[in-house]
Amino acid sequence: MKSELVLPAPAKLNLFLHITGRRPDGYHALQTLFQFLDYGDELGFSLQDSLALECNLPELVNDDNLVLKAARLLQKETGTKQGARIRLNKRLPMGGGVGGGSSDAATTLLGLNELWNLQLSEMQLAELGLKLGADVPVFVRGFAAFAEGVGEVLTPACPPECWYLVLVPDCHVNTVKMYAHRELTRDTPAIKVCAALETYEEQRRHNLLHNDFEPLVRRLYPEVETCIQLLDNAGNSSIGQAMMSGSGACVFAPFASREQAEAAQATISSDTGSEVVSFVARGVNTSPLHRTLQNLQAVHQLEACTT
Ligand SMILES: C[C@](O)(CO)[C@H](O)COP(=O)(O)OP(=O)(O)OC[C@H]1O[C@@H](n2ccc(N)nc2=O)[C@H](O)[C@@H]1O
Ligand SMILES: Nc1ncnc2c1ncn2[C@@H]1O[C@H](COP(=O)(O)OP(=O)(O)OP(=O)(O)O)[C@@H](O)[C@H]1O
Repeated sequence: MKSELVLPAPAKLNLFLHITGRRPDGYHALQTLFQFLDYGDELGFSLQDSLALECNLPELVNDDNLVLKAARLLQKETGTKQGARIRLNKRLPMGGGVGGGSSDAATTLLGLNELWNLQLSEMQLAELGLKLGADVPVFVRGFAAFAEGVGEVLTPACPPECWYLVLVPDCHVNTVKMYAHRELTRDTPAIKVCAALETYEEQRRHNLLHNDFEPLVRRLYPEVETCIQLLDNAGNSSIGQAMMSGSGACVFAPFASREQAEAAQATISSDTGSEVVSFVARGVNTSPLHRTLQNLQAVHQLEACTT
């Protein structure tokens, strides 16, 4: 049995998201704060001659899957003839605003870089990642960050690593459609990075953070509006406002402890007859992907020393 490299593909939250303009190429200029969650998909990589994807959701096995796109891009850029069997265990909601597809792509870039011994740097992989999607670079770099540009200009950040209750509204929000929507706010004034990071906690305490997609998505998708209200009503121990992540649909509220987040989750479950899908996860400033890769490297070094 060939050995498999098993790696996490964590979710992200946008702790705030400002759209500050529209570029000539149609993409939008953003200012956003990314933090990872210790919850996400899982991928397994093993060597074989050709490239093949397996997934617990068979409908995701197609040429548009970002995992296959990332693997092909890496083959093309490096000229490697190696293949891989890639196993994707999908747990993150799709069209959820928590970056599932982008995270899968980043984990594929880093995983195959290891498996195929390509020795590309993280910067090179982040540049490749940007060709796959604006959210991919932050997952490749693996540190919580204030992001500008289209989301790829990253300044490391350390927002508090609190616990989040994330609700998954029963709807898919299409990112492309939301960016193209006539009524989207695109003129939020740009802020200075240091000011944004220094005032983040205070702004959160005073419910001053915002996501420019949120008013539009709440209006268009009643499921999202309902979930925000559920969080607002159940989250009196929350340490900040209920907000939406990315272009939706997921909404979240921060808590000081896992117990408090789980208590709010239980209240919502009993109020709604367990109809609303949700999960509790910790916000982390180093990606679980990078922690796993560092641990693997430490094990390899130890093995090299003892043989
Ligand atoms: C909403 C966020 O998740 C916030 O982090 C991201 O901005 C979306 O990132 P993503 O899903 O990786 O987006 P991509 O796959 O690169 O782009 C999908 C489409 O969204 C629009 N798009 C995306 C990012 C951006 N800064 N401006 C845009 O206008 C473009 O129409 C693009 O064709
Ligand atoms: N590996 C993948 N996992 C999930 N979706 C994928 C994947 N590859 C391609 N897709 C396509 O991308 C679309 C958006 O998926 P994704 O889960 O990344 O959305 P999202 O969470 O809204 O992302 P973002 O926060 O970046 O907007 C899906 O509807 C699906 O068609």
